[in-house]
Amino acid sequence: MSTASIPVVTGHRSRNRGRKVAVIGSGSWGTTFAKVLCDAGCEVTLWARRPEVANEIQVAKRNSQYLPGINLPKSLKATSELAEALSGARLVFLAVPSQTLRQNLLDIEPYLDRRSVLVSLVKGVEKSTTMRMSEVMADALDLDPARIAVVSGPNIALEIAKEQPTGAVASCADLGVAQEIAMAASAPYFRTYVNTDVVGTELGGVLKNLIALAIGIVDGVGYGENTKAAIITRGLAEMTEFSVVSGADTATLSGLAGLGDLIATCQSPLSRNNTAGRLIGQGYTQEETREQMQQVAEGITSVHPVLELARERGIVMPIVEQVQMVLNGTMAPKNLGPHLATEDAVPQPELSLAEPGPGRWRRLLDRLKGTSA
Ligand SMILES: NC(=O)c1ccc[n+]([C@@H]2O[C@H](COP(=O)([O-])OP(=O)(O)OC[C@H]3O[C@@H](n4cnc5c(N)ncnc54)[C@H](O)[C@@H]3O)[C@@H](O)[C@H]2O)c1
Ligand SMILES: O=P(O)(O)OC[C@H](O)CO
Repeated sequence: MSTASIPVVTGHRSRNRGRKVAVIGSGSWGTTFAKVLCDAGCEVTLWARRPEVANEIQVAKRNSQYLPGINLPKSLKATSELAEALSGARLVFLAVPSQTLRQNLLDIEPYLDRRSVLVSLVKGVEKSTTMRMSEVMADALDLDPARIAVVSGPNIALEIAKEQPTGAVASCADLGVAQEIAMAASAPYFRTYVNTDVVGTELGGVLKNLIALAIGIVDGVGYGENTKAAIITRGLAEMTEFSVVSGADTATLSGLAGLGDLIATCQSPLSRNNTAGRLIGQGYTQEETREQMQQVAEGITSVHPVLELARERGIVMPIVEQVQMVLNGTMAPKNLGPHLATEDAVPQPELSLAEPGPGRWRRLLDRLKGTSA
């Protein structure tokens, strides 16, 4: 096949010329996302908590702890001073662990421009409050919804740092703001779409981590592709039900931020959630697994708050419940899946995503609102 017909996407750099952005957090995703923004033509300053990390990025254009072997763009600036990172930045991307976000927000508040937009790249929920990151942002800084956004998708950092092509979704209640973010975050190897479904985009990223833990666990046990396919498929149904009852659009969960991210995270040995699950499936305890992991595996922290919300909202999540039992040590990893939790007195319909809309979701929403007969 001739390659002559493949369109080459150009123009990213010129349309972002002079656009100042900040990235807060210089772990694997913050550093990779800063590279995407640089390659899109933005003027990027990356904030690192540790001065030695900021110094290595600024001087050597490397982040050897989180992205070994990756050369970062010459144009990327790095600092450990928040004031310097945030100066003149209209878009502020947040790539810190979910459990530290609230404190990080309070730390950056004095340096934020009144018109700046905060964009969460974080895929977890706050354990103490069960809030999503956009809710934490609104709660901590009392921001207008048009200043709160999310970017999420099948985004394994190391692959993107190697410029392997993928996509993501920028989501904000204000479509114009989502478009501004998507323009800033579109490089030749990274396409960013837009939507206004912040809840769905955010929950896709949170919930796929829980299903990836389940996949890791059964992988560690030694189960094969049938088991994993059943967990991924039923996992997507659990993700969709939870999200829609929480206010998301069904379609978002079938998109890059839902199914797309679920596939990437469940398939990739580079996924930290998948890896953490595999260690647990191999017999390591939760504590031992935490010790072995050098990086954030958000799913482990999200299991409990997500199940708390599910119970409040009347949603049954058999796979996520099994993950919690395995993490707690009350279920053997080999019993995760067999097969998919409940033995019904009467066999149940699969209730796949092919049954959307008024029927199933309407009933769930009515139940949530207490209006069902
Ligand atoms: N790595 C990926 O492929 C990827 C992709 C998409 C989204 N995410 C999400 O991005 C978020 C960050 O993940 P990551 O992969 O960069 O994690 P990481 O483990 O690679 O890095 C975590 C970073 O947070 C910093 N940190 C730790 N405590 C902090 C604190 N109190 N204040 C500020 N910074 C602190 C660490 O120094 C480090 O720079 C997570 O929610 C993750 O789910 C990650
Ligand atoms: O490494 P994980 O499991 O945190 O997943 C990384 C990204 O969220 C994949 O999109």
